[in-house]
Amino acid sequence: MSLPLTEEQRKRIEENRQKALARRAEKLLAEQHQKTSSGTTIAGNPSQAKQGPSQNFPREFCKPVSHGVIFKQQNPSSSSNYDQKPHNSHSFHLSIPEQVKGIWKKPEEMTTACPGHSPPHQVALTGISPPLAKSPPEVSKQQPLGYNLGQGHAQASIRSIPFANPTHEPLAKAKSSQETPACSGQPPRDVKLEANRAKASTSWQNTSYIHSSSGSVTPRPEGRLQQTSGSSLQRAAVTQKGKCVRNGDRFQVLIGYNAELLAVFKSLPSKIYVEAAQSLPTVNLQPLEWADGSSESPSTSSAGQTSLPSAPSLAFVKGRCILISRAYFEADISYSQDLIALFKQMDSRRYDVKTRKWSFLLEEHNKLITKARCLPQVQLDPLPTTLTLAFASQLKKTSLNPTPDVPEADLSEVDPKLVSNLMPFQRAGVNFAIAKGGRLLLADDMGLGKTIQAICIAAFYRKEWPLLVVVPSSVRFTWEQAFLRWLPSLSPDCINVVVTGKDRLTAGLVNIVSFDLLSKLEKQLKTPFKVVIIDESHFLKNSRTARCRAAMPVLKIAKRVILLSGTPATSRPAELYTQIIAVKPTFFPQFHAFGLRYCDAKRMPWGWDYSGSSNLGELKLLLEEAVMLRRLKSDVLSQLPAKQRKIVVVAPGRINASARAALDAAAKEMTTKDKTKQQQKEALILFFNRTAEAKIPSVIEYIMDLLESGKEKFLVFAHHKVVLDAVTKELERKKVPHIRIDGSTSSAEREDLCQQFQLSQRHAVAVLSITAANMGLTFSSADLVVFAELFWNPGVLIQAEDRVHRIGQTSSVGIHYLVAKGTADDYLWPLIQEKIKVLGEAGLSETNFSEMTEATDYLYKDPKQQKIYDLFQKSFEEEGNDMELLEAAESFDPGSASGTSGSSSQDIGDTLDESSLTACTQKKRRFEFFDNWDSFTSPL
Ligand SMILES: Nc1ncnc2c1ncn2[C@@H]1O[C@H](COP(=O)(O)OP(=O)(O)OP(=O)(O)O)[C@@H](O)[C@H]1O
Repeated sequence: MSLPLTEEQRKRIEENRQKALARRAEKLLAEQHQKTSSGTTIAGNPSQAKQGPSQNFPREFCKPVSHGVIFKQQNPSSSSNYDQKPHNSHSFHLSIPEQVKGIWKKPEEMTTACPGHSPPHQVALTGISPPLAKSPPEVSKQQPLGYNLGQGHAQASIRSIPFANPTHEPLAKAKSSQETPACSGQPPRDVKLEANRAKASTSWQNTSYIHSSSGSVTPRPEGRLQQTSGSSLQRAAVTQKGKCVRNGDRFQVLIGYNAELLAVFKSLPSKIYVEAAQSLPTVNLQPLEWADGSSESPSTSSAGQTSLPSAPSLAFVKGRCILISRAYFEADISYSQDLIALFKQMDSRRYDVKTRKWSFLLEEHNKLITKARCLPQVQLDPLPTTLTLAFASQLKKTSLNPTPDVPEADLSEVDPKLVSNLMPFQRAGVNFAIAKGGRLLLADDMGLGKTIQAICIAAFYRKEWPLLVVVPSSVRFTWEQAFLRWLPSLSPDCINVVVTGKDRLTAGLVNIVSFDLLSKLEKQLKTPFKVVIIDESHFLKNSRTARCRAAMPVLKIAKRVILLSGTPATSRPAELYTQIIAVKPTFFPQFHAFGLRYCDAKRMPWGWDYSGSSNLGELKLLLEEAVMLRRLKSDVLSQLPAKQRKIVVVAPGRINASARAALDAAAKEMTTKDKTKQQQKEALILFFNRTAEAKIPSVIEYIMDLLESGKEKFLVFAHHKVVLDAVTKELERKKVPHIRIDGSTSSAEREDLCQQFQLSQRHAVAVLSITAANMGLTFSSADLVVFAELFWNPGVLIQAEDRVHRIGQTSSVGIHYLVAKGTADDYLWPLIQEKIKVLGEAGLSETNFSEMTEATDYLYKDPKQQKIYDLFQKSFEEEGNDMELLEAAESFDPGSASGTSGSSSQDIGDTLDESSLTACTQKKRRFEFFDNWDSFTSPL
């Protein structure tokens, strides 16, 4: 057993070994030099490459291998790992700090090469660099030994893997790492030596891979890296050519094996090594080409940058572009030095000190993205395709206009009555729709006249009719009235209101159908409708509903799609998706993409959750640019009347057979000959009462539609107890917060309930008796009043309207009168109209009810109808009759045979005001008040 070597002995042996190596290398160099002088080029010659290396180099370096060798990636901060031996004895360990364009990658992001992945005849180098702050690249200050070392290759490919710098290297320190001798052209002279040093170092990277196969030797005539141009002749003879090519987020150096180059690689950050490599006389390395064809890195070419490499970026950065206005987009990405340098090349760059974000004009979007793709450590996602489609013109040449220019549409073919009545903002809406090819979501606030605009847009495309109008069933007849009102050129026969599942969907030029009936009748749709209006289009927000499933295919085929909704989404962006694709089927073909961007989509154990919201500013911009037009009341208040009245013709189909029979019987009574005046009056009261009963289902349907449409707070006025009860009961059933004030509500309670309603932040409905709550109360937190029933005295109606239209009201107020055909409303409405007209003429009312109903055919051709009207008129104008009628109506009991007894009658109680008058006196007083108003309405 031999004694272990002493330290001194070991040192000597090593020195001798080094000397022998040096001598051998010199010898080789001389031989090689001879060969090159005689005109032989070795580099890149595979046949020669096969011959050489194993004979010419020290064993540990030159053993040819035919497969790749992998060194496992190790923890950069662990020095102990550094000594880990290669898996393959034919390989050698290189320490190559890798810094790709100054950007460092996290260790966990690094890939581990596999033997099988390295193609033969290539060298794959991979390295990890620790934080620069701790370990500036070491570079030998020794002179090069003057020989090349390595196993020759026909071609070698060096693959660099980006590294992490988890400690976020400060700029100064990073720079110091660049101020090494290597930077100034002093690369290491001996690969082995360097490798040994690296081995001993604890501060350098710990992993590198090299794979070699058959080798060729590329000797160099002179060992100094600082070869000057004076040696160009020599250089031409022996220079190895190579180039840098991009490979994903790394770049490769394609070049024949060159030991000096390897030494450079292992000693320098990557960006520097390209420069240092170029200073090697034996190397001609083309730097990486950029997208614009330049070979200069964006990070160094920007103004004020020197050729020195920039400070390293700190990590792989990933981000995306987000639209922030019609003209600008923002780069939402973390810090990267190279990216900042790239940003600075953009002419339109803006930096927001508060948000620390860069933004650019849209016209520079494509340029920025193309260039950013060349930054290996950066992933900057472009704007989604949908946005680039929507803003295509802005991407070409950005206009700073906050809204798109909309040309004036030629409406000469549309009924002049309609066109001349359009308010300026409504005309702008029509222009917008036509500029969008008749496909839009008109999302104007409630009461801004979406109906008139939709009819005008549809009329512009009249040549493409038949027209389909899909609406909530409670407003089918209101739409019919609107068509008749605004398009006098349209014959009433051309309008087909689909009432039952047996009706034809295509019978008219204008076909009006409810959502629910559409889903039943869709099979009838042999020929597609080219023009479609969808009222309250948020009814389509859930793609799983039958309504949506029926409507979407119709909309997909239609050429013009006019969606109307004052509340397109009530709670989350996901609700907008179906409406967006109804207008623009090419936008976000997959909901998931929409969900990821705008619904803050999150993966949950049960699937994806799309109930959130994200990027709402961008979504708004997208909608406004390409899909939606929305004006709020406050935007156009100056163009609006203080009150917007609307007559809602409720569906006759909703009146059931028994209610219809009761109504008809009552009408018959009124017109039967030989009836006393009193009997006629009783018949009239019965008719009035039966009307209330018959309207209940329609009233409830309308209120529920309003709630579904997102109307938040409104008042419902009714007169009969049966109606008030039915509405309240339904609200309770649907758990809608509500208050009720009727004749039985005490004065104190009235105030409390009123306050409760005023302060409520949630949905709330105030169910109010026309006669008990028409004065002394303020409900200005609502801006919508629904009259479930008509009342013969317009003064009472106006008083009731003014519960919302009063001081404190900042908005234009919507008033909806629900009117049922074939009921007492047929007579009451003209009566009210007539009275109001007189009031207006006397300058006592700015109200113009007649405007709303001029399309309603109340010319009673039937003598019976005329008789009833006369009876109504007489009854309500005669002194004292009002009182009698009111009492009779209030005591209506639908259950009783006569309908006039009082079991379920409305209890008027002491609710009129604060006084403690008797019920009778109160009634009298109210009538006095009405009479005062009525005095103005009597014929002058
Ligand atoms: N230019 C106009 N001239 C006369 N009346 C108008 C005009 N624009 C709207 N109106 C009237 O204003 C009322 C409200 O209009 P419309 O019902 O179309 O509003 P909307 O936007 O559809 O409201 P909602 O969202 O509540 O349905 C209607 O009575 C309508 O006739």
